[in-house]
Amino acid sequence: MKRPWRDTFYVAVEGIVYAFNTQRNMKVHAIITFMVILLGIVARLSWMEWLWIMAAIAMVFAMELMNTAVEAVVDLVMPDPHPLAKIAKDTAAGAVFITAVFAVLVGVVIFAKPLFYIARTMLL
Ligand SMILES: Nc1ncnc2c1ncn2[C@@H]1O[C@H](COP(=O)(O)OP(=O)(O)OP(=O)(O)O)[C@@H](O)[C@H]1O
Repeated sequence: MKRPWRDTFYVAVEGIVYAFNTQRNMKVHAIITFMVILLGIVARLSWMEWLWIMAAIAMVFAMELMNTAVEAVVDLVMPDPHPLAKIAKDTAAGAVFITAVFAVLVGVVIFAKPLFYIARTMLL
């Protein structure tokens, strides 16, 4: 029997809440996201710039959730040290790292100019 759409939504939210409660990185991402949104409002970003920011934020959160899923599955099937368990966890962490670097690059490209103008206005 097909699960109601509402249940699919609830379990997805449950997964996100679990990751927030257990993964320190999720809290760090949330704080940075909040600051970036504030900065974006102050800097009056264009629609296109907001799209890049939202894409970067979504990628980081989605990949962190996938990393949490990989960790859970690995811990379930291989609680003891194993080289393949290490590879699975390390590569999943690498995927998160790549999205984080991408997000930082997007931030630098988009905010470099407005931050320069804001700093100049405050100093002059
Ligand atoms: N079963 C295992 N066998 C071999 N190495 C492991 C195993 N479990 C963890 N490791 C190693 O320890 C590292 C940290 O694993 P852990 O499960 O503690 O992730 P974590 O520190 O919770 O990650 P995160 O900070 O992203 O939540 C892994 O990247 C891996 O190198």
